[in-house]
Amino acid sequence: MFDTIDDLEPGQRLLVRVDLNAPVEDGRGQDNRRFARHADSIRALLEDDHAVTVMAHQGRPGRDTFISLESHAEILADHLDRPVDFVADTYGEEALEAIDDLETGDVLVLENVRMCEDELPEKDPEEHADSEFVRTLAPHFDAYVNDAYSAAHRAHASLVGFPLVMDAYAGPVMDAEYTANSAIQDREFDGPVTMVLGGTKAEDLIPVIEQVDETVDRFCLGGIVGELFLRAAGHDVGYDVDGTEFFDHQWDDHADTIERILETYGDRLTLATDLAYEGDDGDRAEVDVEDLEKDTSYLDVGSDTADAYADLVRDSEAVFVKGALGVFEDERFADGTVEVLRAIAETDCFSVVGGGDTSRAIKMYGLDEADFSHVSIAGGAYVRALTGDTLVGVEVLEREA
Ligand SMILES: Nc1ncnc2c1ncn2[C@@H]1O[C@H](COP(=O)(O)OP(=O)(O)OP(=O)(O)O)[C@@H](O)[C@H]1O
Ligand SMILES: O=C(O)[C@H](O)COP(=O)(O)O
Repeated sequence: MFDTIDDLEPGQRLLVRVDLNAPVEDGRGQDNRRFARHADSIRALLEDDHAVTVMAHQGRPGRDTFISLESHAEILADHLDRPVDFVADTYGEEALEAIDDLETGDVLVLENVRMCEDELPEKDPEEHADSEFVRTLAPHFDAYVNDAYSAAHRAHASLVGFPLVMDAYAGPVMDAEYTANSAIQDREFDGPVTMVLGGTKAEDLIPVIEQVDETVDRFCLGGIVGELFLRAAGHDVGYDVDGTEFFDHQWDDHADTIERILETYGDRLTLATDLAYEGDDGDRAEVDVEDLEKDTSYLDVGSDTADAYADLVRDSEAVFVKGALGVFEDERFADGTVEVLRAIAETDCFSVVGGGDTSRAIKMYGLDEADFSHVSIAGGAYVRALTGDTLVGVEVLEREA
């Protein structure tokens, strides 16, 4: 296990890696659950009289979302209800001066760390630790805190380089996410364990089904992923319609694996028995899977399926959710996702809900986050944790502890 911020002496100068990677609109970062969670961590550090320098990334070079963190610093200031400084530099003179000027209780956000050449190549921690970026910045701090669980699957300098040359600690978000998301490997559950898999990314979820086969008793499938499995089971669904680009390429790449999984784990996979679509009058309509039509867009699981999945959830000791069962952003097609989430909230099973989009459904439909054991702010890192893969950023913290 790693050291946490409870192991830190008060009053230190800290370099704190968080994950504020956010949707971008009109060139500005948009508030999301990540800001609130990391603001809680920073508040806890300020209460212990630390001076906090925040390091984070936004987007990837070449994409529209690759922007400065200036707007992120403003959002963070709103959450913290105190001034947060921003410097448009990461380890040059300007940044070092701003860092050295920090006093107890101050918060400074450095520029998007992916704007540094040394950050991005996936490399060994040892190589990153020897980069100019890490060697220049590290001596200006007493310790390093990694709170960026949702980026911990990336072997980037800001995540794996610093722990080798500094005292390193896990932040509260890192600690909570790691404990909850690894529960599937570490915890012994007495009763049935159910995994609800949906959303759009079949290629991410296929390895999950294969690798947690020892621990999970049943999988409830929906969303695009569920439709691809229905196609493999011989139903007329899972084809791109009206220019969508969800199905055909995933089918071309993964049909053999999906068919094999269906054959191997068939008795544990629950597929939809009915689906919902937009009827001629614009309302939600439903159809039995035996009567599906290839050229219809199906946008949710049907009510019989939602009821059956909710019953399975109520009978579970633990439930892990990744991906939505339908297009819940449209109220007409939210029933499957919301009925399952409501069933989880009403029972006292151990529950983790993950995926950036999927977890938004909780707030959108008036459910209380406190009724879930854990709501993850991670996407890719959550999936990896479910499959039992180690996260390199966590591994380095553990090794150096
Ligand atoms: N039948 C469907 N047709 C089209 N979109 C669907 C369908 N079912 C679910 N979705 C979409 O799936 C999305 C959620 O799944 P997605 O795989 O994008 O991510 P996620 O689980 O939120 O996580 P991540 O953080 O990895 O992106 C929702 O926005 C929902 O609209
Ligand atoms: O948003 C995320 O999932 C993390 O911040 C990682 O971002 P990345 O996929 O661009 O590395």
